[in-house]
Order: sequence, then structure tokens, then C-alpha cells
Amino acid sequence: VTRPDLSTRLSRRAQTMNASAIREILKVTQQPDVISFAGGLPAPELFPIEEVRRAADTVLTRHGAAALQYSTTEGYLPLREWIAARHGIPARNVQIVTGSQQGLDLLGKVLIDEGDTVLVEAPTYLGALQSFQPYLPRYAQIPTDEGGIDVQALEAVLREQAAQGRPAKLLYAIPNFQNPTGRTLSLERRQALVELTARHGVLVIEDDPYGELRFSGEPVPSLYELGLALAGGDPDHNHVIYSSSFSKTLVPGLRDAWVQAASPVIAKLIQAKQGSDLHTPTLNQMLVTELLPVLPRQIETVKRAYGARAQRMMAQIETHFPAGVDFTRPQGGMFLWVTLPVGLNTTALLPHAVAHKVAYVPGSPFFALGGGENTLRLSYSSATDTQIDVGMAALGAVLKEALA
Ligand SMILES: Cc1ncc(COP(=O)(O)O)c(CN[C@@H](CCCC(=O)O)C(=O)O)c1O
Repeated sequence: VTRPDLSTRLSRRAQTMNASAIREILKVTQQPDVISFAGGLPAPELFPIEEVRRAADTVLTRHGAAALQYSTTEGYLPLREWIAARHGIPARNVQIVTGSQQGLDLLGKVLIDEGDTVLVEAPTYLGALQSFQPYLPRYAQIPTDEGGIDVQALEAVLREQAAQGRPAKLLYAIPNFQNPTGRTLSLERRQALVELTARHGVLVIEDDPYGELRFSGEPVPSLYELGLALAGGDPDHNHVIYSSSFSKTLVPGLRDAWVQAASPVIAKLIQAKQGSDLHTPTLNQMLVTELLPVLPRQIETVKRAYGARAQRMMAQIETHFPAGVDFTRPQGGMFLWVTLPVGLNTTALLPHAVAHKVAYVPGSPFFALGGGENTLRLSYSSATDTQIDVGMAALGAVLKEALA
């Protein structure tokens, strides 16, 4: 009998990895009587289950064998063509991925060399940090304010990086209804950011899973559209890479998403994906394509529900939270961001909140270089009115106690 300690055999890369705070908390908050505002879970009661069942029947009846067979790495052409047409680009610039989470992993694999400087917002989506980490980037944080990325601060960071002979490789941004803050970048800041990054030769990854979920205010052109205009309409010279998903507009469990990029990037994404999962499940891609006619109505239903839940949560926070606590007022998406008085630690506070049957995601895992100990993220998307009322009252009580 030999008893090797396998934990000593892991790669250096594996040893840089850590767990997703969101996934870990989802495990904790699965306790039935805990009201969880942690996971960015789309509202399950709004899933078009009947439509999915009918679509599955149609797909399997009409092209059952093809739906269950291996398929191309690029993705199901009718789906790619539908996406391409909506963005005014050729289908060859669209790659289907297995959730935009896989898109982030593959983009990290094909764009980041060890030590490359990757610019991220402070705070940013912790799942992106998790995807990029194994490629061993050197993070630089871009300060944000109520309006999202502070583009003046970005310019200073870019200048500093260039002066140190370490120009940034890429910038990862979530301009619509940002995860975790819920903030949206103004058109003026988007234009400045796109021009600035083009000038400095910095690639931009625009992660936009929430763009369709606007429930107030006016739509703003994407960084991708602005980048395309800067490239004279040529998608093969757009320095902005766009990623979005059917997870928040349709359903997350089918794991269908896509990346829009210049052909040399797409070519490498395909090769990386060949080595990862060969292709996104064929049946799921055909299902999503069959469901495209119900998408507009589904988006309207989801937007209305999330807008009402966001308003209710903000009203309850106004009512129950102690003075000195600040929070963002999103115009769309699934999250809002709470900032407590400096000195409070939301990671330390979480077990106490769970004891009071309410859960959130502490803010610090959303900061690539640390900080944010006094912040937390709340997701309103899958909470009923009662859960919002009861949960915000409970969390308000926990915060008042902590501040006393
Ligand atoms: C900015 C951003 N980019 C990509 C994703 C991943 O979405 P996909 O379902 O992989 O398309 C997400 C989804 N994040 C959710 C869902 C995480 C789901 C989970 O870990 O259970 C969250 O932050 O809670 C996102 O917010």
C-alpha cells in the first residue's frame, strides 16, 4: 500500500487558484430558512419552462441526430448568424462559448502571458479574476466612482504603466449594470475609454451579460460599437472584444454565450476551445436558437420583475438600514452595492447575518488587489417581495447592531 499526498503534486498554476466566494456562499446559503441575496441567480419562476419543453420536442423531432451528435467548435451557424446580424458583423467574428465564464477563461488563455498587466475595475466581477488568475497576470486596479470607471484615473494608470516600460495588455470592463456595483458607464466616459485604450494599444474585454436588462434610463452604445466605429466599421481591427450570454435573458443552465472579436482572436479562441470542451453542447445551442422568437417577450418580463425588485430593495434599505450606510441605485441588471462605515468588516459580519437568516456576498473578493472590507453585494433578481422585506429588515438589524 502506498499513500502519496496528492496535494503536493498539484501544478504551480493550480496552487494559484482559489474558490469562488459566490459559489462557496451558495453552498452555505442553501439552508432553507436563510434568505440569500448572494448568487446572481436569475428568477427561476420566470424561466420559460413550457417553451423550452416544446422547443426540445421540436429540435429532437426535426433534427434529433444532429442535435445529439458532435458539432463544430465555432458553434451552431444559425445562432452565430442571428447574433452577428444584431451586431452588424459577419458570423466569422462570433464564437459560441459554454457560458461567458468559459469565454473569460479562453480569453485569458489566448491573451494573457505570465506577468502581463491586466487592468480591472475596483471592484470587479470576481469570476473574471478567477478565470484570469491561472494565467498569472499582474493586476492593476482602476479606481471607480458613482459613474463607474474613473477615466481620468485610467489615463494616469496607463501613463504610469508605459513610463515603467510595462504597458498594460488588456482592460476588463463591465460597462452596463456592473457586477458587483450595479453602476453604468456614461457615453462620455465610454468614448474616452475606447479612444484612450486604442491610443495606448490596450485591448478591452467588454463583459456585457446584463446589457438587455435595463429597467430605467436610456440605452448607451456598447464599447464594442464605439470600437467598431473607431476601426472604420472593420470588426477585424476593433480593439474591443465583446462577451455576452443568454444566461440572464433566457436561462443560465443551458450555458450558452458568445464572444465577438477580430478574426485572429477568434481563430485562437477556437483552438483553445478545441482543447477545452470541443464545442458547446449541440442540443443546447439548437434549443436557444429555437427559443429566439420568445426572447423579446422574456426580456420584457425579466426587466419588469427585476426593476420592481430593485425598487423594493432600495426602499427597504432606506427604511431599515442605519445612517452612514451608502448604496448604489442601479438602472438595470441584478445587483446593488452597499458601503458600510469604514472599520466594519463584511466578511466577519457574514456568519452573524446568516445566523439572522440573511446572506450577501462580502465585497473584498471583488477587489483584485485587496480592499473593500466594508462593502457587500446584494442580488435582488431571485428574491420575492416578502424575502426582500424580511431580508432587508434582518440585515438592517444586523448592521445597526454592528454599528452600535
Ligand atoms: C459579469 C459577469 N460575467 C460573466 C458571468 C458568467 O455568466 P455565464 O452564465 O457564464 O454566461 C457573470 C455571472 N455572474 C453571476 C452568476 C455567478 C453564478 C454562480 O457562480 O453561481 C454572479 O456574479 O453571481 C457575470 O456577472
